[in-house]
Amino acid sequence: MDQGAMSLAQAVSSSICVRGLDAHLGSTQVASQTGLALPAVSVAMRRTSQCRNPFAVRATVTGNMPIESAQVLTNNGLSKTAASTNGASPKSAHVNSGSVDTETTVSITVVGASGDLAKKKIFPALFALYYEGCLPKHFTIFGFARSKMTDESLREMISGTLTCRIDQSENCGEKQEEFLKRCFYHAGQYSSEESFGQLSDKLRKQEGSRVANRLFYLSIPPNIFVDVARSSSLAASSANGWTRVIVEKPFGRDSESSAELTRGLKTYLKEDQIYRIDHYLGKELVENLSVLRFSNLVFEPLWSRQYIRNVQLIFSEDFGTEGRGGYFDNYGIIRDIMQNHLLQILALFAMEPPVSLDAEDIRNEKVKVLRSMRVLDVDNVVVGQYKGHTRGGVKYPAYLDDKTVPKNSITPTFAAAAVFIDNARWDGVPFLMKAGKALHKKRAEIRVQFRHVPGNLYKRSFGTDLDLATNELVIRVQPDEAIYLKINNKVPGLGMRLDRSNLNLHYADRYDREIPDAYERLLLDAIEGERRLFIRSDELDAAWALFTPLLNELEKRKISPELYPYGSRGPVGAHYLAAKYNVRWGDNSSELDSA
Ligand SMILES: NC(=O)C1=CN([C@@H]2O[C@H](COP(=O)(O)OP(=O)(O)OC[C@H]3O[C@@H](n4cnc5c(N)ncnc54)[C@H](OP(=O)(O)O)[C@@H]3O)[C@@H](O)[C@H]2O)C=CC1
Ligand SMILES: O=C1O[C@H](COP(=O)(O)O)[C@@H](O)[C@H](O)[C@H]1O
Repeated sequence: MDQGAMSLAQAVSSSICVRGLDAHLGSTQVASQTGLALPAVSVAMRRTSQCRNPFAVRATVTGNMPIESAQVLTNNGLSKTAASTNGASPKSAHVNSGSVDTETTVSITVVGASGDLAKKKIFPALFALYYEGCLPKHFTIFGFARSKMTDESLREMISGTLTCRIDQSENCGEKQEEFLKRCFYHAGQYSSEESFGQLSDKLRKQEGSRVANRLFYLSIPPNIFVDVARSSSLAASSANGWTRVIVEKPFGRDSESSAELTRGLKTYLKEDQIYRIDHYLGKELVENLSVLRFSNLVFEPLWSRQYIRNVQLIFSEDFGTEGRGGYFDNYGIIRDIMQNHLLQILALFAMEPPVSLDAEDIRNEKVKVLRSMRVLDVDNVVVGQYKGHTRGGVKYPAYLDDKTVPKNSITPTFAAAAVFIDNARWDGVPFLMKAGKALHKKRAEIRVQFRHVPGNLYKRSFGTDLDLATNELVIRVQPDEAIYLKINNKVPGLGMRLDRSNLNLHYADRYDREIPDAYERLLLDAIEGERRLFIRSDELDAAWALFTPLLNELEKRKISPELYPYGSRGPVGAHYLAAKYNVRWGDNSSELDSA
């Protein structure tokens, strides 16, 4: 791929924060990481977006300052000192001159722009970033797909999907108009270099003489990922800036197909150009997991087998595969949710403290967790499939009623698994995962059940069920984000009665800002070259190595899923599985969880 050299200025083509100041770095003289000079930040600052730092101040560059005195921070305080050409490993950059504001541009091409994900998530997220002032000053958005559309019809399609945050709807219509003017469309074939060459010409027209950074978002079915990587890299790579490619899941169906996909992508792209997205990593409360652990004294000392009895990772949706049965049947819930979203959360939850918040340090720790895990065993897994159900006169369909699903499909729409991390911190602690569609509630949460208090003086007040008195930390990822800790408390009064209460950080009460969608965070990260929340290829290999034997076994033995009614709590087998490890699923319990 034709990649031009990258300057620090280009790397920070979108704003990055310099010690809490959101700086537009311009011309200059940064030469290496040590002893290098960063451009000085002038006092001519203006208030800027709240995309990374609510108190950020945008600065103009006017001179030099030593790097030590200009620690560069990106989102959430990650230190970032420089960036490289393509994937922008922040450690290996050199610096050019020129003002970022005026001389660089970012072109974002949504490949598969006519599709569901593009409409539902990607364009709305790009608009939200634009609205918040998080996109660079010069940017262009292109839709690319086979469908015949004009710029106008793309704009019309997108306009129906754009919304403003409830708390920030000022000038919304105006902003939408401005945004739409910067959206264009090119119809072409995914495997055609000619089509991408034509796209490149159109991009160049928008980019002008600026340093042109290009981001391609592959929002297309996986069977054409490599075709698009090939044609876009050969015919539409940036000549003088970075080129990055966001790849949507699924990253294969098993170890072998995943390795093949990786090989295919790496024929045309370097690893640091590939951004494998797992949108759960972009969710606010998943992002907060590390903050909770590593910036509070009270949790980390308890974060081990010594105090934690079990950990539960729960995903449920209150709707079926509606509309996506064709895709889903080829994958099933284990590949759709467990092998990626839940496993990624588990890795973040269980990792050792990383050396720093640098992407590679964090991903090194995550991969260690994955490699310390025991390969999943079919005896520790329960699979289910939803069946039709009538409630209150309403008929809910079975999975097999979906016209895109083969009539005799045994694809699981529900799975529960007990997994183990065989390392010093987690030896013997069951991590229970549960994921299902068409269940009674939509939710995603992490539950940490602590051990019973030894020699508890108040034991008698709890009756025989000690589980009820066990502390539980719940991180509710969605909906209605919250972190709460169940504690035992004395009921006020002269007697000595205990009950359970929640210490509750309920986001809607605590913060008056709408929580950004995961895709906003991830798109911004990809633009900024921040790779922390994207999956590295060794992580992916380790994840598939854990699940592939199980998936093969389920298929080989044609294990029939246990049927559960649409809208129920899922198969009873999940309870037996938990009971085998002396665990009760926390999401079936008390009124405290409806908080
Ligand atoms: N939708 C969702 O909620 C989620 C989707 N994903 C992943 O994101 C990617 C995109 O998803 P989604 O938008 O739902 O996908 P779509 O099925 O809607 O496909 C996107 C576009 O790709 C083109 N396309 C579809 N099928 C083919 C085909 N067989 N050959 C060539 N082109 C085809 C179509 O555009 P045209 O015909 O105009 O070329 C279509 O509009 C997929 O990898 C999916 O797994 C991940 C998480 C959630
Ligand atoms: O990746 C996927 O995620 C969605 C659920 O995402 P959420 O952000 O709405 O919780 C799921 O419906 C889909 O099957 C899966 O492919």
